[in-house]
Amino acid sequence: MLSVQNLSKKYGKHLAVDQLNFMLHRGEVVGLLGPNGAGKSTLIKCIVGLLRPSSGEIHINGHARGSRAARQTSAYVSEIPQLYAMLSVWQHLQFITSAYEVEHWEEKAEALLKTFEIWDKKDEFVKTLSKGMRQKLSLCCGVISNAQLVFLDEPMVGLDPKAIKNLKDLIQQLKDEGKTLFISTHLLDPIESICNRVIVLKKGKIIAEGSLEDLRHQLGEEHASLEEVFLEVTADV
Ligand SMILES: Nc1ncnc2c1ncn2[C@@H]1O[C@H](COP(=O)(O)OP(=O)(O)OP(=O)(O)O)[C@@H](O)[C@H]1O
Repeated sequence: MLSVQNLSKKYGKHLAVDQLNFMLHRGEVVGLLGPNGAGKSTLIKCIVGLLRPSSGEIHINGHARGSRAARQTSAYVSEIPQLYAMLSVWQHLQFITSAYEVEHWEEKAEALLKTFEIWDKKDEFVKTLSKGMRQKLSLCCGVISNAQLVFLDEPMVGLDPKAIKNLKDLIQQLKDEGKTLFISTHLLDPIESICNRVIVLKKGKIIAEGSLEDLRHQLGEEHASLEEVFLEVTADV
């Protein structure tokens, strides 16, 4: 579903993403982990076409990054909600479904807004929404697109505990539907049981990759939590 080959991204002289190679297979949920500044957002922005890589190749379902086909196949929920001040909550969903050519979306839109408890805000403009509500709308926009590959960059930031639980259920539902998800997050508990695999970045490089079982095995700690594995693989030696 996604192929990343020899991907590097420099900001001036700073190498934020350093020669990355990995694939995501159809139906996989993969967690992208790493300390602050590891390069997670840069990587995702390169994949979705918001940043131009310095070198390397990216293909989404066989289509070159940035192409119309690649864009139609993927949805991106950014770490800071990118919303339109002059559109209401409902108009956002109308706009996204029209861009992705999704038909009969209204029922799903209503269910999503109710799940995230912003149904009563459906006719409100973005400026009247709280930070968490904006994040919820941003997630609804990502999911309503029906894209096969969904990138979530720190999707849990700003959400209340119930919304985190609802998001976790939604991710599980998308996984059951066969969607592929790539989720950057610092909150490891909610994704521990859902992710098939994690990729751990540090200083722009992949320093660990595999299922939680694989990583536990590599560390010789059969009962370690994802958080314990993360702390151990990212520790400075
Ligand atoms: N626009 C930019 N210009 C220059 N350097 C940047 C820019 N954006 C990010 N960087 C640098 O690139 C590196 C990777 O940043 P990035 O935002 O991708 O990390 P991250 O893993 O998403 O971090 P966080 O977990 O804190 O969100 C950091 O060293 C950061 O300072």
